[in-house]
Amino acid sequence: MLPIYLASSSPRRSMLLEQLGLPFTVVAPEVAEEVQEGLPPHQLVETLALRKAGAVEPSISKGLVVAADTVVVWQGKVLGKPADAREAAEMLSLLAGNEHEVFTGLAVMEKPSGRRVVTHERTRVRFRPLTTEEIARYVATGEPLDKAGAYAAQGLGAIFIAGIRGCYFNVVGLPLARLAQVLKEFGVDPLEYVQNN
Ligand SMILES: Cc1cn([C@H]2C[C@H](O)[C@@H](COP(=O)(O)OP(=O)(O)OP(=O)(O)O)O2)c(=O)[nH]c1=O
Repeated sequence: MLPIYLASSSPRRSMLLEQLGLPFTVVAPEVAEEVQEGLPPHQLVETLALRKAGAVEPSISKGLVVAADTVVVWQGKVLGKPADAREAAEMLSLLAGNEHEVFTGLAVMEKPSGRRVVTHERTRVRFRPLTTEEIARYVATGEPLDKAGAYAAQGLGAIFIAGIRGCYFNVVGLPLARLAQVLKEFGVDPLEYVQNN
């Protein structure tokens, strides 16, 4: 099987990829996350996922590079990671009592063939109404600060979620079913690997 490289410094993405049971190596991508203004969310996350994969690809000689990028979208407005506690509270007050979308872009690059697949997954998440006090107390935990949209579905942020439509793993940062489909296009099948190893 081709060696797999996860181009990500996110411990969450590593944990998610571990669920597929495949061996992989983590390589942190060095990229600027600035993109052209006004890109639709799916293009934004695909562009950034591709950029992360592209940053790691030159450092390997053979294998598959996997990268992802996640944003939260509320009424067309892209919410990335909050800059500080105040911005985190602002984002959460937008999400409270409403449904939003989470987009994750996924890029897989093969070396040395140069073949690449770029795609994205969208999940809808509905928050229950939140009080100002709940928001302030959640922000004070520090959990929202490095998360797109200022919450972690896999953490304490779970207590705000009234419902999810679509892939849960996509919300946490790596759409596992979609990734497994893409890996199969490159001849890597998690079910087959786990059976034979
Ligand atoms: C909505 C949501 C986001 N997030 C996280 C996933 C991503 O790590 C982060 C969005 O930032 P990203 O820029 O997608 O990723 P990252 O900078 O953490 O890691 P890397 O670029 O090295 O791969 O938000 C959660 O952990 N839980 C959630 O519920």
